[in-house]
Amino acid sequence: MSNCVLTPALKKTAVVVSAEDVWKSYDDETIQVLNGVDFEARAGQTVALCGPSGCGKSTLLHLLGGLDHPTRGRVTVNGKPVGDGQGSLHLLRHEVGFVFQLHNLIADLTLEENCLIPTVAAGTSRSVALERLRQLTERTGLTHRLKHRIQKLSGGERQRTALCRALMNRPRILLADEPTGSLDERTSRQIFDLLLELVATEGITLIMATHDHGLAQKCDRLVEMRDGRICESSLT
Ligand SMILES: Nc1ncnc2c1ncn2[C@@H]1O[C@H](COP(=O)(O)OP(=O)(O)OP(=O)(O)O)[C@@H](O)[C@H]1O
Repeated sequence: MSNCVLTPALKKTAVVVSAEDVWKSYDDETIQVLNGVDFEARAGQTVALCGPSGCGKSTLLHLLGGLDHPTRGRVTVNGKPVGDGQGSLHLLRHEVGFVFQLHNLIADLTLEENCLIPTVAAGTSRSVALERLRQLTERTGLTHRLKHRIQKLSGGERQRTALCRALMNRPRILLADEPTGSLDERTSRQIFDLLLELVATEGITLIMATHDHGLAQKCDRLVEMRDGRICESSLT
């Protein structure tokens, strides 16, 4: 990685997620997407992944979160390799949260039901999960919407719901793929500021793909991708 200047404070903190010489292709290597990516993020850092459409940002996020596997190379979360096994699944359920551009919520279910889904998968008791949801909806201004179906919510409310859902299992890493990409500029800024506040309060590492350089500048680090490679990484 070029131009990556780490301050003493950042050097002290542990690497929580890394990709080592990661390659990814589809369709029997006819589509080559990632070409030897080396990347790491440290505890509590906020990292913006930028670069032109199709350069591989979402693909990299999916590999970091174990939603897909590299063709070659290694991804680790908290020093443990991300693979197919049960240990890996457990790690990802508890350590990683995702927020997607189009939120991926279930429209026919209520806000509460959507947010409880990951806690069921993680084996959290209902009372603990409901208390966590109460705290998160209070902080995101959604308390009055708990029993409402997603289809009744505005775009901004849906994105805030997606943020709550991603944080339900108290992940240490939050992967966000253009989390405010479908919103108007003002709502986008508001939700991004809320996201930054939540990750700072909980000491979460944020890795976010974005086309919005204004949002990227608010992160600790800006990583530029081009043609499936990282071409620059700098502190903002
Ligand atoms: N499952 C798949 N099968 C085949 N090709 C894929 C698959 N997933 C992604 N690609 C291709 O990989 C390339 C990189 O896609 P990716 O979504 O990672 O880019 P991106 O940088 O996130 O783009 P954008 O900014 O437009 O969201 C694209 O050419 C895309 O068509």
